Amino acid sequence: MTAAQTATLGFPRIGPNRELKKAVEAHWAGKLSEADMLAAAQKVEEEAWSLQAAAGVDLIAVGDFNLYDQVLQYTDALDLVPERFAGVQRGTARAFMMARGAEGKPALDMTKFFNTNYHYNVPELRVDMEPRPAFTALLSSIKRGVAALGGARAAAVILGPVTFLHLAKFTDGGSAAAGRAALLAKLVSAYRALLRDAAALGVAELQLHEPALCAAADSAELRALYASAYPAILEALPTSGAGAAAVNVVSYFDDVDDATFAWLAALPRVAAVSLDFTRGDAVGVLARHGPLVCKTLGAGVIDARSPWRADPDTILPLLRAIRSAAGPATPIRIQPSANLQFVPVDAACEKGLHAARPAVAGALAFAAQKLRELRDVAAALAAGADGAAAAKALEAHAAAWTAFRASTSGLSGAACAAATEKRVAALGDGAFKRALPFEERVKLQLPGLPLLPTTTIGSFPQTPEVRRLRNQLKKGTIMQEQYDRAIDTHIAYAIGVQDALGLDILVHGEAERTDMVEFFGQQLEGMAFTENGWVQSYGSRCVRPPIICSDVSRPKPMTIREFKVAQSMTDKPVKGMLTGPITILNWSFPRADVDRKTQAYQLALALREEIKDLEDAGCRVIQVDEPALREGMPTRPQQKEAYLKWAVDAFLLATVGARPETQIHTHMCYCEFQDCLGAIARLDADVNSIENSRSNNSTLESFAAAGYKHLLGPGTYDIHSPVVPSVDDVAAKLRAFATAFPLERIVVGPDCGLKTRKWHEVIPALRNMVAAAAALRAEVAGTSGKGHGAAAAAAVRSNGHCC
Ligand code: MET
Ligand SMILES: [Zn+2]
Repeated sequence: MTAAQTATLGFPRIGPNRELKKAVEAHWAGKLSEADMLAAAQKVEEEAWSLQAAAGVDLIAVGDFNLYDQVLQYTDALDLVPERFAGVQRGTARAFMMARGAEGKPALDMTKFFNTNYHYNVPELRVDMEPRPAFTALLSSIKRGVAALGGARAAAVILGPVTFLHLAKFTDGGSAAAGRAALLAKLVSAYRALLRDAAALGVAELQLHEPALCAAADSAELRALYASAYPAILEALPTSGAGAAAVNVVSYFDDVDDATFAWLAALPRVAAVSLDFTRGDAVGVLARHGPLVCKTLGAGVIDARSPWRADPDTILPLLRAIRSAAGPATPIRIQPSANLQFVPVDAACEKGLHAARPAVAGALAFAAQKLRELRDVAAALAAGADGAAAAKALEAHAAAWTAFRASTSGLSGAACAAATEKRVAALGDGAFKRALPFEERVKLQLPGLPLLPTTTIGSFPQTPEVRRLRNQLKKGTIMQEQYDRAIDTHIAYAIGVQDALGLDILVHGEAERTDMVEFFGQQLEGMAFTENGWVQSYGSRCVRPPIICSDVSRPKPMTIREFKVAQSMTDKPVKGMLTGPITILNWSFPRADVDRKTQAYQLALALREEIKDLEDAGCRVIQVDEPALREGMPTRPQQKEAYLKWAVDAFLLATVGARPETQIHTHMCYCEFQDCLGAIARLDADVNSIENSRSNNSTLESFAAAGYKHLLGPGTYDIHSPVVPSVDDVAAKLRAFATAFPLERIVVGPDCGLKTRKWHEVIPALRNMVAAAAALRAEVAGTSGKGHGAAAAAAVRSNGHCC
């Protein structure tokens, strides 16, 4: 049997050495012309095509490339831009302006793309907008792709209209559902033209990327949008002759529900339906539906979000199950589960890891390696995914996994999970529950704190000097001892500032941490780091996630030294500052051979030990940050519940060993809280400091409506802005909070950490925040007749713009 066809759905666009980032940032800095930046970008794009062609991929994605963000590219090309950018000529400069903002023109919001760690720019739409499509850059990229690869090998990636609207927000005050329906009707002709134009360039396939299909199960609205738009968009596409490209509708990040799959399978003019087989239960969906009639199944079996090689022990049974569910007649095409933009470019560059941990490095497959895997897996499928020939196709993978397993505990995933469960069971009743309920323990915590206690979220400005120190330590030009002493002076400065400003709960400032996950990863056993394993986080910003590669444990304390230094300098309580288990897990690449819950529990057990050590060192308040809790949430409801169950349990496992008198804080930011309030309550954190500045009072209102009983620290000002909030600004926020939530359960702080700000912004901002809290206390005392509060408040208000 000939090998199955292979295809890609997109390739990392940052370049093997972050060439795109460098070109774009040089352009922003005025050091590279737009033409030169575009030339650099096209070179990256063309090299990605060559790499895919050389790896023997049959159908190669084109049109997936862009300079900043794929959603932003459509916002600009459709000309669906907010009023403040309407006067600016469309194109690259306007797209950058929408992403980054300009004087008097705030940037578009940015948020996570589904449950990934990639951030897109949120389209800001109004129901009365009229799309004026001009897909010049996209079509020219597709045209160059066809020239480079030949039309027969080019598949044009198109962001589907329903997903585009699903990712947008509506700012006209009307119902978002009505807005989506109205705009979709207007987008039909824009998409008809786009598909026709792209097909006319000679591509073999049009890939309509619709990850929102996975959310259709829970949304009659989404189902209606799909049903109304797709037949209309596709009907005009030529079915034969020039410009008759095949259509592949692509879903990813989860499975789709049965009805949605049946709808896709019956959709006229669609030649292929692509499913993600790495998450959810797409095999079950397929088995219930039966063979696809006259359509190809795009089988996303190579996990586009995992840095690991395909493991024959998993992939061969999966291929057999797909073949049996799809029936012998359905053509199966081997694909990555999504665009490969979520993994780094090339594992072959990791020379250091290859030398230090060959078995770990040998089991990695970044985007470049996954291209070869497509071919190997296709060969294994052609061999029936069973027997000697299939094993032969994947023999290099099997050898890599054997070596990898030998480098870890050697336990199977199930045995590893059982061993971790055993450690949890040994903790008995106290594994997931604090010794006293919240209402009782809160009375024992931090006696003497005033009403509306003030604090910050953890980090203070990362100055050039701090960065220089880190570089010096890395290069070996200073020793650890010198480094620690220098860090101590930064801690001393941070403590001195906070004491002088009159904050109530202090932080040490995190000067010793480059990144809140990397810092812990480097100290934990079981995590590996890459030199060049960058993935795009947003725009030109790339991150290098650690890779969990074996059982996680804590060889020694991680944060105690800095805590002690800080606490020795003040009588005020200093927060111990930890990154939570879910955030470490979600911002790392998890290992592929053990389930995520087990990895979260192992991280939690390590943090539990750290909390014990912090308490023994005299720490009375410990913050365990979980900004990534929400983003790991799957799209489908059952999977959502299962995830939230173990994720919250992992947080509990980490924190509940704390003494009743230790106040446990958590912090969350830049995500939707509304759809996981139950889980947030179950964290049982004594205080939850949440980012809030963009939501008016709605975050607080939803916590109140959900009966949230713990203390809440809604952010009082936006830390992304260099603007210093006035006393009045913060006091007004606090007064508004008081209308939605009991004042005596509010803790006052900024939205998030202050590492990206400058000291000259932070000091006045915090001074005003502290003054606003004092003003409110005075107002409360005044209204309850306990003092001269109103006068004091007025005095502060009149001084409101002092800084
Ligand atoms: C993204 S959340 C950041 C929390 C961390 N403690 C900080 O202040 O930077
Ligand atoms: Zn934050």
